[in-house]
Amino acid sequence: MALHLVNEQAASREVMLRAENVTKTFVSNKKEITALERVDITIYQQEFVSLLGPSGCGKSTFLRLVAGLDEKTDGVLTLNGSPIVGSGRDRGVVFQQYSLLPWMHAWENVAFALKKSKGMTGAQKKEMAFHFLELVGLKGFENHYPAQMSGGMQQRVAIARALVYRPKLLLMDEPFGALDAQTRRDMQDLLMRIWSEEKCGVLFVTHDVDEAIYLSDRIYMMSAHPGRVAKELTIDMRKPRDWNDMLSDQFVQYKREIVSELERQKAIQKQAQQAKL
Ligand SMILES: Nc1ncnc2c1ncn2[C@@H]1O[C@H](COP(=O)(O)OP(=O)(O)OP(=O)(O)O)[C@@H](O)[C@H]1O
Repeated sequence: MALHLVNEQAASREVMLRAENVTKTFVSNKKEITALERVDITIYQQEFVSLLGPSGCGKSTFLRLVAGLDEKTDGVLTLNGSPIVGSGRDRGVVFQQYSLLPWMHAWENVAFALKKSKGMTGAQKKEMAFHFLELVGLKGFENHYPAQMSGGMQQRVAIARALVYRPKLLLMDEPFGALDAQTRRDMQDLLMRIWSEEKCGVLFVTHDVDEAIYLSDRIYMMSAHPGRVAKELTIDMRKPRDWNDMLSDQFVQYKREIVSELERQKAIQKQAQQAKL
């Protein structure tokens, strides 16, 4: 069984996202909180990378820096060689809360993301919205309002909205966290299919160990307070994967390795808390 700490396959590929020594400090009530400390993360072209770690380890903070919704305090953060400054159409973002506009039909919510596409006519935007709704399995629901759709369907609309301008990197912050177990599984398979068709990179934040192994090419495990990369793991299993793979010895071995790292971090955190008392 191969458990690699370095992704040999990826090492020969082109870098898409590079984070080097990235630090993020927030100031809250005159106190400094270091959410991320000297974080190094790389995503190669068309790679699916997950961030996994305990609550408060800075996963969302990192994703927001990459999305350009927040600014790093220190370090280097580049996308395809250019520094990340603000949000841009090379990145699509999906959060746990779908945040659709309730007064718009599904297709209008998707087409709304194209509002700044000056070269496109209204009819072309509508056509693109319909295309991406079909891609996420919502053909026939284009004229539904969000309130007429289930949580899973609304999240599909949010994914279509993030994809409609064909971003190179899809950023997903616990996108399936609010869904029931069966819908979550369906969405994971949908995401696998979309990822292989759209050929974009994905940065995926999750708490769920099985989800991270099932979907990822590589996983960065983070430790909390301050958030640092604790371990990097390559998931050396063929894709597309199916649910039988979760029962394989290889999958269970990855899970064992990740859970033992999480336990190790918990123990470190406990020790640090006791030392403060
Ligand atoms: N705007 C902010 N102001 C002050 N502190 C913040 C802010 N955003 C995040 N933090 C702090 O930074 C740390 C990392 O938060 P972050 O939300 O990135 O963690 P996370 O790993 O995504 O957590 P969770 O898994 O619970 O969503 C936490 O200590 C949090 O309180």
